[in-house]
Amino acid sequence: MIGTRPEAIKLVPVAHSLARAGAAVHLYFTGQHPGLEPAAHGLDAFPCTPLQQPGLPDPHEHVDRVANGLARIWKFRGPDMVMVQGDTSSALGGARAAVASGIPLAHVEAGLRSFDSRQPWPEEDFRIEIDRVSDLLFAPTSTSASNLISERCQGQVHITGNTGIDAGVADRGLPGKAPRHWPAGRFNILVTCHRRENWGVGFAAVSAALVELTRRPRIRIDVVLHPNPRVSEAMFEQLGHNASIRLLPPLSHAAMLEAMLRSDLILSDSGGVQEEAPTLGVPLLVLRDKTERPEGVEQGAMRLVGTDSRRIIASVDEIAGDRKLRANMSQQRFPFGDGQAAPRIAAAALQWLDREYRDRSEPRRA
Ligand SMILES: CC(=O)N[C@@H]1[C@@H](OP(=O)(O)OP(=O)(O)OC[C@H]2O[C@@H](n3ccc(=O)[nH]c3=O)[C@H](O)[C@@H]2O)O[C@H](CO)[C@@H](O)[C@@H]1O
Repeated sequence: MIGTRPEAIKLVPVAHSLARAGAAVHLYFTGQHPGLEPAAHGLDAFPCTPLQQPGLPDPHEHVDRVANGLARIWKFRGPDMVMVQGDTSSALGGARAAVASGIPLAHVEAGLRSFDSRQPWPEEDFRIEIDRVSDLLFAPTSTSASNLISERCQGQVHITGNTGIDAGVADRGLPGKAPRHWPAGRFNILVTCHRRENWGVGFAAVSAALVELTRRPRIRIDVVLHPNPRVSEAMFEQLGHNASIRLLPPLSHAAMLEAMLRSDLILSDSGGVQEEAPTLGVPLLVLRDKTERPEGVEQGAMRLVGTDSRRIIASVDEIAGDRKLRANMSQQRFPFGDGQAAPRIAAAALQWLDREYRDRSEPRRA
C-alpha cells in the first residue's frame, strides 16, 4: 500500500527484497499524493492497481474511502498478506480493509509514539490503530518495539531498523562516503516544513526566524517546497520576496539526500528527515514540540526546537558559532538502522506466511 512520497521511498527497498525472496509483489497506489508515479521510484516492474483517491482535508474521510475501495477489490480475490507503512490515512485505510477482508496484515515502521494524539495529528492515533490490528509488527528500534510490548499489541514484533535508511541513505552515510562541500565562510541551512500542526501560526513563526537569520552575512538558506500546493503557496507568500532565501521545488530523493549532505544544518519538521540527518551526519533542528523519534535527540544528533522564532534563531546562532558543538552534532550515528531493514522484513514476512498457511492447512492465494 502506497499513498504518499515517504511511503514510496520507504517501501521501495521492501518491495525489491520481497521480490528477490520469491514473493509476487502487487502495489496498490491510493492516490493520496496525486502526482506520485511508480516509475519515479523505480517501482514500475511491479503490477500496480491505482485507487485514485486523492488526500482529503478530512483525513478520516480519506481513510474510509481507501478502506471501502480496497475492501471492494479484495472481496473476490485478495493477496496473502497486506503490508502498510507508517501512519498515513492510506496506511490506515489499507489496514482496515485487510482486517475486514480477513487478510493477514504487516506494519512496517510500527511502534513509534509521541504519546500525544494532537501531535502528530492524526498520525499518532492512526499508527496506534494499525499496530493494534497487525499480525506482524516491524519496529525500527528497540524503543519502538518496547512501546508495542507495553501496549500488549498482539502481533509478532521484529526489530528491523527503518527501511528509510536502506533507501540510499546508509550508503551515503558510510564513513568516507559523505562528501561535504562547504564553501569557506558560508553556513548553509536547508529547510523543510510541511506538517499540518505547523500550518498557519507555525509556518509564520518559522518564516520570521528565517528572514531574521538572513541578516547574518554567513548564512545561506534553501527552503525545499512540499508537493502539497497549500503548503508551498504559504511558503511563497511569506518568503518569496526575500532574495536571500532560495525556494526550491520538491526534489527527487537522491537530490534531497545530496542537498542534505551539502548543508551545515537542517531545519525540518519531517519524520523521514529526522531519520536521515543523523545517518548522514548533518545536525538537525526539529521544528516540532514532540517527536515519535526520540533516539536521534538522545544521541545528540538533533534538537527539538518547535516553531518559536526566538528559540530557532538562538539555536542556529549557537550551532553556527560553536565549532565543538557543531562537530559533535555532525558525527554520523545510526540510531534508526543499518540499511538492512528490508531484507529482514522480507525474510520474516515470508517465514510467517509459510507457517501461517501450513497451520491453516489451506492453500495460499498466490
Ligand atoms: C508524523 C510523521 O512524521 N509521519 C511521517 C510521514 O512522512 P514525513 O514527515 O517523513 O514526510 P516528508 O517530509 O514529505 O518525506 C520525507 C522523505 O521525503 C524525502 N524528500 C523530502 C523532500 C523532497 O523534496 N524530496 C524528498 O525526496 C526525504 O528525504 C525523506 O525521505 O509519513 C511517513 C509515511 O507513512 C511516515 O513514515 C513518517 O513517520
